Amino acid sequence: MDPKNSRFSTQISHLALDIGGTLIKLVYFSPNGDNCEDGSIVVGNGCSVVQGRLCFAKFETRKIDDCLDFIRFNILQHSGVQHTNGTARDKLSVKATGGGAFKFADLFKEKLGIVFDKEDEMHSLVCGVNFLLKTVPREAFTYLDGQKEFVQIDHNDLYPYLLVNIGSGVSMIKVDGDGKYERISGTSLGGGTFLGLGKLLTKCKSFDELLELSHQGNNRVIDMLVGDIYGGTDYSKIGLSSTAIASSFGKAISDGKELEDYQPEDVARSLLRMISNNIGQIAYLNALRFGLKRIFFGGFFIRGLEYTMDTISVAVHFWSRGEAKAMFLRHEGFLGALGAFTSYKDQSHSTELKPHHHTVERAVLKCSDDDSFRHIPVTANVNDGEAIECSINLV
Ligand SMILES: Nc1ncnc2c1ncn2[C@@H]1O[C@H](COP(=O)(O)OP(=O)(O)O)[C@@H](O)[C@H]1O
Ligand SMILES: CC(C)(COP(=O)(O)O)[C@@H](O)C(=O)NCCC(=O)O
Repeated sequence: MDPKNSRFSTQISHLALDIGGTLIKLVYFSPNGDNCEDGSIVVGNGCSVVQGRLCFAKFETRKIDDCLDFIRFNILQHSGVQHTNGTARDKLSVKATGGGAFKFADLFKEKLGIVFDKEDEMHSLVCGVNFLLKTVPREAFTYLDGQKEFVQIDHNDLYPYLLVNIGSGVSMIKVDGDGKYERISGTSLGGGTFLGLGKLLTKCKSFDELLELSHQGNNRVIDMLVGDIYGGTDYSKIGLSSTAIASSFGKAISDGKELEDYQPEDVARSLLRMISNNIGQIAYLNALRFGLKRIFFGGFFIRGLEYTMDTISVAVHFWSRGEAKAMFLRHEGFLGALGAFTSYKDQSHSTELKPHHHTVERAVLKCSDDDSFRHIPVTANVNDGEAIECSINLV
């Protein structure tokens, strides 16, 4: 079998999806050079090693048609697996995870001729994090007091750790090794709660708008502080400073104001603080339950936002008295999709992901600029993850 011809014919081994409650995440392999001709090396055992990079894109789940168009025009057509009338030559199998892998299976089959090869969501999240921590340098970092510090990962001392994935809801997973994990907790107060309540309370239309608002807000306008209750002083006997939040949104009880009387930016700020703080605290309590010192936070809720990371870090630091550490990931939102992508390697006649070149940090936007991605008829949010240089083995 000529690997160049068979490369993408029956399995789109260069694409994986994670379809969540709010967002669809795509990870796809983009070969270097024009249509792989330059980037591909055929090695002795009949494998071909293709140099390229992993690219990332996301779409709102409610706008799933944009995602279908993106795959149709930028991945299927480009890979030569689709007729010009839009139908696929063969049945195509693609790795997919998240609830939408079940919910939208029929839609993808009908519209794109793609059959989902489903991967478990928790399993994919864990595979994704382990892949990142083991192969991508400067992936994990701490964020405290405005300081971002990359964490050196010791491969021999990685486990156990707690993974807290903040998507629409929140899952907390104790990870003990490759494929060794247990979902120990979760909370329904997650990113979906922030966005849902935020839309209702501020009339914002999008997550980005809500975040932008929250930048300008002051949570103390609405949150009831310890000092508000204690006449401006700390409650030092139990370790609470006067500026600590005693009750999120508590001032609204007695302010005598209606929602319209508050500035939407203050509401957004309080909301962001409340959700982040609560997740940080629940994460700490679960870390304490199992004696875990390292907590990695992922999911698209974080979005690399300093205020969110700082709030979570402070919560973990405060409650653990500095014993536990909150860590964040550069590819935070793509853990499940990356995990699903790496699962191709578990099969014969598929790809083996072999990252070999980790230092290049090209903005993923680049992917749409180069020769191999000339035609982008639909807008995708492709600037949220940095591309990862790698090679894949195609057997
Ligand atoms: N562009 C965006 N649109 C909507 N939500 C976003 C966006 N960016 C970040 N978010 C936040 O991320 C959450 C979804 O995170 P994600 O990890 O993708 O979870 P899910 O798999 O449930 O979709 C949303 O609920 C929201 O809080
Ligand atoms: C059901 C889910 C695993 C789905 O994942 P998501 O799309 O939110 O990333 C997640 O929303 C969750 O863990 N919710 C919290 C449920 C709970 O433990 O109360």
